[in-house]
Amino acid sequence: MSSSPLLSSSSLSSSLLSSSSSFLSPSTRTTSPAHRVLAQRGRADQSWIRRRKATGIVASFVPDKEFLKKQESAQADAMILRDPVKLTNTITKEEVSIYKNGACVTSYKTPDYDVFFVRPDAVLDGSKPISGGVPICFPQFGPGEIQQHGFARNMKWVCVDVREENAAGSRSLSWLREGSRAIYELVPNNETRKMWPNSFNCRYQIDLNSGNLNLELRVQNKGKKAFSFTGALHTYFAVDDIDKIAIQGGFKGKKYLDKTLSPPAEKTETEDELRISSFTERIYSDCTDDIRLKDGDKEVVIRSSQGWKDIAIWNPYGEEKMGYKNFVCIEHGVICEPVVLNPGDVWVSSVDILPYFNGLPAWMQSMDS
Ligand SMILES: O=P(O)(O)OC[C@H]1O[C@H](O)[C@H](O)[C@@H](O)[C@@H]1O
Repeated sequence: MSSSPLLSSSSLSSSLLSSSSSFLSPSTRTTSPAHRVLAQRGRADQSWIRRRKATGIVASFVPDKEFLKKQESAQADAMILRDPVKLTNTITKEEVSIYKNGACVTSYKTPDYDVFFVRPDAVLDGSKPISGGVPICFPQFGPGEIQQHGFARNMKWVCVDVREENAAGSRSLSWLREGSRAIYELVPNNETRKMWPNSFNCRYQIDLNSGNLNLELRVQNKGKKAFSFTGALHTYFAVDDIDKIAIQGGFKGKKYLDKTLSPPAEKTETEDELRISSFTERIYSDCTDDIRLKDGDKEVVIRSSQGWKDIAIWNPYGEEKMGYKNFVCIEHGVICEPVVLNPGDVWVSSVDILPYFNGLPAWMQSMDS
């Protein structure tokens, strides 16, 4: 993948083709239209899931009995997707949950604790964006011409591929690279066109590897005219006590917009380590260093490798109904300068989330128990 976050459409198509053929056995590929239709329905079949677990393959697919009965070719593994899709790593016991509403990753269990937080006032029934986990802000960050934070977090994305993790068993070093992957897509529909008349394709790839959750968001301009957008991964990190955390990450000397002031005012950060003791809403521009969220024995390293340029820090300090004491939003975004995409071009962003406990990958903590 080129270092620049913008890929030309030709190199994109080859990388898409190569990557999409590299996982999923044919029976569980959901690229065919029939499977895409199936992907909208979900029905857990416990016996099938038990059987699959017995083989060490823990999938996010369950068979659709009606579909199987109607099928001419008895595709034994005609699959449908649960919602939320769950990715698991049978070695590290980590688990990720992803809702098709907003392609929102609501949970990353390490497994002893959840790295992400879902607000107590969040709604998970699809009637509004999920206020927790990793809401995707696109094509607009914050308030503006269209709804707050754009429509992406408020749309039903389609899960177009899920790679089951490899069978458990191999204890060779290769299992450190074992993982699971889900890919969601969002394309224009009548609602998006009313708000934002551009032709686009959003592809969101969630990779759970050992001790590392990678979130890659690609935006391609599928139209005939250039368009610009802002956006972010509005990530809610769980903390034991907001008063006791520290956020490190090359902030000293960086300009930031303090949105708690009216009107918002630009300031220069004097500290390298941020602490939260009041309502906080800041947007740091040109902030691409690793971020370390330190919370007692726990630490999360958030590493942005391409695409994202700015960092938003938000905590509604004092808002009990939002559960302010137990989360901080550290949001990787393109906020201060919109991204301009010419026809066919692709913008790629990638962030790694690595949880640690007492200096070791957090999943190792549960190996003692
Ligand atoms: O998920 P919501 O209910 O939109 O809440 C999240 C939003 O709350 C307020 O509007 C803050 O100003 C935003 O910075 C924050 O992103």
